[in-house]
Amino acid sequence: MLGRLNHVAIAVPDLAKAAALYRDTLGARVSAPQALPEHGVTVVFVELGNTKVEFLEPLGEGSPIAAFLARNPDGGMHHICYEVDDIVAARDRLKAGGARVLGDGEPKTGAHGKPVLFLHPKDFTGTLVELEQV
Ligand SMILES: CC[C@H](C(=O)O)C(=O)SCCNC(=O)CCNC(=O)[C@H](O)C(C)(C)COP(=O)(O)OP(=O)(O)OC[C@H]1O[C@@H](n2cnc3c(N)ncnc32)[C@H](O)[C@@H]1OP(=O)(O)O
Ligand SMILES: [Co+2]
Repeated sequence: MLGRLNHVAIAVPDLAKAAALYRDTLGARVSAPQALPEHGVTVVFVELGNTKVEFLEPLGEGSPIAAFLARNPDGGMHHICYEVDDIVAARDRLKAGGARVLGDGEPKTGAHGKPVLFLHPKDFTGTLVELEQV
């Protein structure tokens, strides 16, 4: 079911500071910030040769990363995103196996304009998993 590692996401309290750290200290290629109101976050991507790092900052009321940042005020690894060929088939197979798909269970459009879904961290060794159809 799983394809490539699309990105590892890090939630941060200050997106500009994180972007500057990776750009200026680590010499990485860093994208412009992208606001995603539907997801309650603003994101920046660090482009690596074989994958990406996604920095997340809360956007608006009720951001899904607000509680995580309250528990981890300096930031921390928030989720891991794997590519799948068919997200609805993957969802149905996972649900049939008892995994919890977050939200209403329907794919939403993610930062790359592709359908995404999230799986509960308690069902995946304590790690929030995002699936992205490529
Ligand atoms: C899609 C756009 C973009 C992209 O890549 O294209 C993004 O990635 S946007 C990313 C932000 N969106 C989401 O994260 C959506 C899915 N997330 C959620 O629905 C919530 O964040 C949820 C349900 C995972 C956690 O909600 P909350 O923080 O309110 O915590 P709970 O009290 O419900 O947590 C229960 C339990 O799980 C532990 N937990 C929570 N978050 C994480 C995490 N990121 N990694 C590992 N574990 C996590 C939390 O500590 C609680 O554990 P407990 O032992 O019960 O204390
Ligand atoms: Co993500």
